[in-house]
Amino acid sequence: MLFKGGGLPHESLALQEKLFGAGPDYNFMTRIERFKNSLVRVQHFIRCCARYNLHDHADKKWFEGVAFPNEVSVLGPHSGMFIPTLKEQGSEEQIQKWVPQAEKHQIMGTYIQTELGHGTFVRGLETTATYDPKTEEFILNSPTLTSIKWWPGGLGRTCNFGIVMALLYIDGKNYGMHPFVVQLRSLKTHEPLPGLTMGDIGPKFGFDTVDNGYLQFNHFGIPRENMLMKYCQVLKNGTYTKQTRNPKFSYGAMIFVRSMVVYEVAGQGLAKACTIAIRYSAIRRQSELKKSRPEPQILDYQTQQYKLFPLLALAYAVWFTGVRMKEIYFMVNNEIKQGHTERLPELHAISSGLKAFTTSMASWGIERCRLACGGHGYSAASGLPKIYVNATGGCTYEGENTVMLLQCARFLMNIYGGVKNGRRPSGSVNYLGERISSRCTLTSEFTLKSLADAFKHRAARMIKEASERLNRLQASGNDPEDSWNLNSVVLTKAAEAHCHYYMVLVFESVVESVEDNCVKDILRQLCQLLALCGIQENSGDFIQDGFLNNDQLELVKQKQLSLLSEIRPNAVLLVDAFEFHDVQLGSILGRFDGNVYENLFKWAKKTPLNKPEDLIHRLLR
Ligand SMILES: CCCCC/C=C\C/C=C\C/C=C\C/C=C\C/C=C\C=C\C(=O)SCCNC(=O)CCNC(=O)[C@H](O)C(C)(C)COP(=O)(O)OP(=O)(O)OC[C@H]1O[C@@H](n2cnc3c(N)ncnc32)[C@H](O)[C@@H]1OP(=O)(O)O
Ligand SMILES: Cc1cc2nc3c(=O)[nH]c(=O)nc-3n(C[C@H](O)[C@H](O)[C@H](O)COP(=O)(O)OP(=O)(O)OC[C@H]3O[C@@H](n4cnc5c(N)ncnc54)[C@H](O)[C@@H]3O)c2cc1C
Repeated sequence: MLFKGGGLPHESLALQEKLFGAGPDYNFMTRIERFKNSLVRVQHFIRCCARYNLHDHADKKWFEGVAFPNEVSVLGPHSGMFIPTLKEQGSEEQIQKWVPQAEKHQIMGTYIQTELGHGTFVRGLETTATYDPKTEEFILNSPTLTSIKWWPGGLGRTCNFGIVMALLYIDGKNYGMHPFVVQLRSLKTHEPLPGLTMGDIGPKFGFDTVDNGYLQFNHFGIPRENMLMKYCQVLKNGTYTKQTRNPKFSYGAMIFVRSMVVYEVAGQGLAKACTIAIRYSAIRRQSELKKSRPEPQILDYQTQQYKLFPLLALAYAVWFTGVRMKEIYFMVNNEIKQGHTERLPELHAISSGLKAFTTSMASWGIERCRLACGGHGYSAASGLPKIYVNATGGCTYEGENTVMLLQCARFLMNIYGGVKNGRRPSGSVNYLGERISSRCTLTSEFTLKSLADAFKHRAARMIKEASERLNRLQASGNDPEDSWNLNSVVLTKAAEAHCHYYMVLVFESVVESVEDNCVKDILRQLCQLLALCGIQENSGDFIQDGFLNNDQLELVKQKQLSLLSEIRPNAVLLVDAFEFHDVQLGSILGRFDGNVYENLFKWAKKTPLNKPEDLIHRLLR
């Protein structure tokens, strides 16, 4: 209940739906079968939404977790990007026109931004939307090969609508990137409309259940009313008007998804991988600890604990951070709606930074969980490959992670520069205005406050150093852009240190808020382990300026090892507390009942390669 709160009833409803839990095994299907099977579940999900009156986003998410375990469906871009962009950037009339149809799934949309030649550099996108006052239409065009839209989820075969990001031209003048609602396919025949060349981009690392697509516009006209006009308008005669607004508002959909990815992708993915690896490590017995004694559970080996418990602590930390990130998003977004945009830069920075930091950590952590499961971890039956390919996509989509860290660093440099000029920072960066102790106060008690303070010191120092290095590069004759590039490795590390501190701080605050003393003690151990492993793995950052001394580092190592034994008795309970149903895990190794071997054998017997097949038989005969 620590995690799921009110979500359980909806999950139970979804689990009653036979179509979700049963059916062919994902691992035995071809890509086309996976895609078709997902579409069947999408349709059933839509029927369930109507039947159970599921309107609330959170309720649907619980349901989706069962309907589409460890995969993204075409509903992801529809409900995660198409609808939110309509709501956030459309005028009242536009919202009335499209949102109800989209929510009832009468139209299915996606978010069409990336092109063959550019994804990161949004200002470099080439698709044009040229206004023609005679026909009162925007003419969408792909002027080059590199301008072909590439990647949008659901574009290949499924969606009949999309929000297209294109450069607005009026009377030869470029007004920059704007969002346009575009009907892509006939609502009767589902064929692409004339003037559009579209299809699927082909097999990928993962995401088999999504038809990521391409789209080329050949002077394709759409009505004037289809530019999303909450913040900017093009009048019939071609006059361009805009409310006083931050031009980055049109990037709002990206901020939204980045904010959600921390919990939905990184937090969930790593928690599932830990559940599988820790449960399996309690079932698996191997080798001898003591002669002539039964083989121990592999979870009793200290090295196994050292692999898995820090990841367990990380899973809790990312989960809590993801929940906090969502809260911050909705809070700041409400402020923005009321005209208070002051916190937009901070929201952009923290969502970019945390999206990058947590998806990278989770991706690395899921792979470590797989390795910790030995040979069976390499089998698709472990469920880990599917979890990995889904989660690691999060390192790229919605902003490539290095680029996102640099966005976060840019904000940190701005804030630090401001502090130097006497401005007081607030929110997630308020510590940059504090006087920070130059000596570490860590003692063998390892209070959460002293651990968080160590991360605070590291982040503040690395931000200061990145800023000073930037200034030195400029002072020695480099222009600002070259200085930035020559400093960019240092900048990404400063951004990571900031996000790391933020995550430790969130975890600490959760522990402090828990009332049950027993739960609090266990969570405190996990939080300590998270922080101590962070110090150990980045020890150079903590000792570089003499903040942490060798004796303290030794204490850190000792405490880390003693925590492994302290956590061991609760390890399985701690993953059970995530309350993932077997259907959601999709793993034989991570089954709740622990009946691993019998089910691995049953599963192998079902693999299609064991079925009679003429060609294979002839080749082998
Ligand atoms: C309510 C119902 C909801 C239901 C669904 C809910 C949830 C969904 C949940 C989870 C999602 C789960 C899974 C997702 C599934 C699948 C993935 C599906 C879709 C994937 C989609 C995509 O990938 S869409 C394409 C995404 N593309 C990118 O992210 C591109 C990355 N590039 C950029 O964002 C920018 O180009 C840039 C930031 C790198 C650079 O921009 P640029 O204009 O060049 O800016 P500058 O660097 O020059 O900076 C100028 C100043 O602007 C600031 N800034 C930049 N971006 C923003 C922003 N977004 N907001 C605010 N401010 C911004 C920047 O900091 C600079 O500021 P200063 O001048 O003050 O320093
Ligand atoms: C699974 C998946 C789903 C997607 N879904 C959608 C979708 O629905 N809609 C959509 O529009 N797009 C979608 N995308 C596209 C995605 O948003 C882009 O791929 C992503 O933003 C990265 O851009 P890129 O491919 O241009 O990478 P690139 O920018 O080409 O990155 C390549 C390398 O260059 C580096 N690099 C680039 N710029 C800089 C810089 N300024 N400083 C330092 N290093 C830099 C990066 O760090 C990286 O190492 C999806 C992608 C994936 C993988």
